[in-house]
Amino acid sequence: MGLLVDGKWQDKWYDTRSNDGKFKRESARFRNWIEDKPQARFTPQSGRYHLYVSLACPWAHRTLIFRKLKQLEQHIPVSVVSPKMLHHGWTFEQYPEATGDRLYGADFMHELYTRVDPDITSRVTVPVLWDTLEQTIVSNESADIIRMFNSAFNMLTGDGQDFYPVELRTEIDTVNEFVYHNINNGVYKAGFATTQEAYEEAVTALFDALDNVERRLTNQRYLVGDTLTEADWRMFTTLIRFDAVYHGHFKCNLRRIADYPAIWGYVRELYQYPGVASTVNFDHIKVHYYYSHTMINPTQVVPKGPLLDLDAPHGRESYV
Ligand SMILES: N[C@@H](CCC(=O)N[C@@H](CS)C(=O)NCC(=O)O)C(=O)O
Repeated sequence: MGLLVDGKWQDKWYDTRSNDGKFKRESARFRNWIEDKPQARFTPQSGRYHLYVSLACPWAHRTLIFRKLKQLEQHIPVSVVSPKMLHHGWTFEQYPEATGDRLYGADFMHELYTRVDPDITSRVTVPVLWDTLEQTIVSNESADIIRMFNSAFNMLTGDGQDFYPVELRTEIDTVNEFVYHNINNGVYKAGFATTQEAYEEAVTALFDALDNVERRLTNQRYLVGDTLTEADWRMFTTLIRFDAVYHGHFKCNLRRIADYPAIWGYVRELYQYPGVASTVNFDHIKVHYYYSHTMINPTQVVPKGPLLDLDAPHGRESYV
């Protein structure tokens, strides 16, 4: 784990000391947009873009789900990093289901960032949506990438499914905000906290939010009524990891997701949604967290469990 400072890789962990033991996520550095407009800098073209992901990362996982659901696989190839992220950050070292850097054969993800700017100062995160034409990063913000995948390539793919419909945007944005702070980032705030107070504050907010979501999903099928939207996919990638890594490794252990009847059925429904199970890789997920965060788990031993039956009937059809 580390970051680039003036183009040089520095191996250091997140600084929580200057922030009362609290983990603070930095904003993404590249926020360009692919638009289906003739004068746009980045236009939707088959084969022009390349997606860099980790199968372990919940933010990257969102982009893989949208790439799958929006029929973009043949248009946007993908490179998968190794789940083991130690002194060099994300690497392309060999590992089952990792692909190496399929564009440049780089050893380290940070080489992509210095290719954009040799003097860059930045964290080196995944996902990265890369433009092969300008050889630059279009975006390293998953929330933006899934919006682009949702609509910018529709003319190319003929896929008009819309996970961010105009009439639901205000409600989706409100739910996203709540889920982001308390759940998506909430698990990290609990797991990376370095004081008791910071941990307890995060874990309390997290489980209050999960209780709230449980009530919501007891009364309706999805987060925003009866329509499956991006809000659901954004929350899903955190929930699918929860019992396997956040419950143990990040000490988010007041309850398991499997203890919430509505949420657990909902997670199984989304997991069973056509194409989605193939984007979930529990080996990468568990190895990444337990092996890479050595200040949390110095032995790097990866637990065998939990045993989860994600293929069990979810029973959520009755909500329609
Ligand atoms: N805002 C980004 C966050 C991405 C992110 O933090 N990814 C993690 C992996 S789960 C990462 O690459 N961390 C490396 C680091 O922070 O140095 C997004 O949603 O795309």
